[in-house]
Amino acid sequence: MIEVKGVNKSFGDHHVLKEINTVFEPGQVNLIIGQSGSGKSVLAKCIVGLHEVDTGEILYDGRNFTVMNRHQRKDVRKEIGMLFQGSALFDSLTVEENVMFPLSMFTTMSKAEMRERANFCLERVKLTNRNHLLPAECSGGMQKRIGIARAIAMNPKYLFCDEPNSGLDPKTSIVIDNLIRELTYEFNMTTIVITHDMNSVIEIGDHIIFIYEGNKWWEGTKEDILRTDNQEINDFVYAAQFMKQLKGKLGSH
Ligand SMILES: Nc1ncnc2c1ncn2[C@@H]1O[C@H](COP(=O)(O)OP(=O)(O)OP(=O)(O)O)[C@@H](O)[C@H]1O
Repeated sequence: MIEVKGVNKSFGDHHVLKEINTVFEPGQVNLIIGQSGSGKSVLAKCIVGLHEVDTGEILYDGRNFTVMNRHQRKDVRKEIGMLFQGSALFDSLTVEENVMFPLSMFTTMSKAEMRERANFCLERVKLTNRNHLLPAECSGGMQKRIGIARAIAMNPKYLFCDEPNSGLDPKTSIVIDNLIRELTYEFNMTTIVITHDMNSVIEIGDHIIFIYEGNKWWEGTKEDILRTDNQEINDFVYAAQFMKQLKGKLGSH
């Protein structure tokens, strides 16, 4: 569980995050949504400690991350898997070496143990017999799956995904969304996904927070979001034409 308590963050006189409070539960896919520039990335960076909060607290299963020293934070970071936008794989390392990378950095595993764990993770994301390819030889969807395999290599308690569907076609996006959801449930991870993808919102959003001008404007489930009459969230959600049609269908039942 990750608790965000009264978080404020400014850059100069620009007050970007305004008193954000929320709880991200384990075994749930938690989505952070909102317009461009609303503060989603700044919030995610505050949660993982890439930005310091001005006021407020971030708690990882009751551990107050905000007051930890570098050493203590490093221990928490080992429990966090990250899937970056664009996958951020190392071009010169093979698929297998990319997945082994965090293990070589943060564990004392032997090479054979690392290889075994990497293969487990690659199988789990349904990527077999691709170990010796370079990222450039893999499709965008495959690269995301490698990124996910690398993110779960350390058996994380917390998983952060930044725009996991960026650059993917709708069908591949669904595959990646389903994978994130399956892994979240299987390993009981606290998963946080930043997304603009409305299909993800209605498919995998167990818990959604909508950030509007730095405020947590709305919070609910994928079912709630189709029924809310909050104006700002409707303007955001129904900018996607297919969502309007979906709401129309719900309304006619
Ligand atoms: N390091 C920084 N220094 C100063 N201002 C920043 C910094 N990082 C973000 N901001 C500002 O904070 C605001 C929120 O930015 P943020 O990146 O969180 O938006 P976002 O909701 O993630 O947008 P997008 O969907 O486009 O990625 C923006 O006005 C941005 O210019």
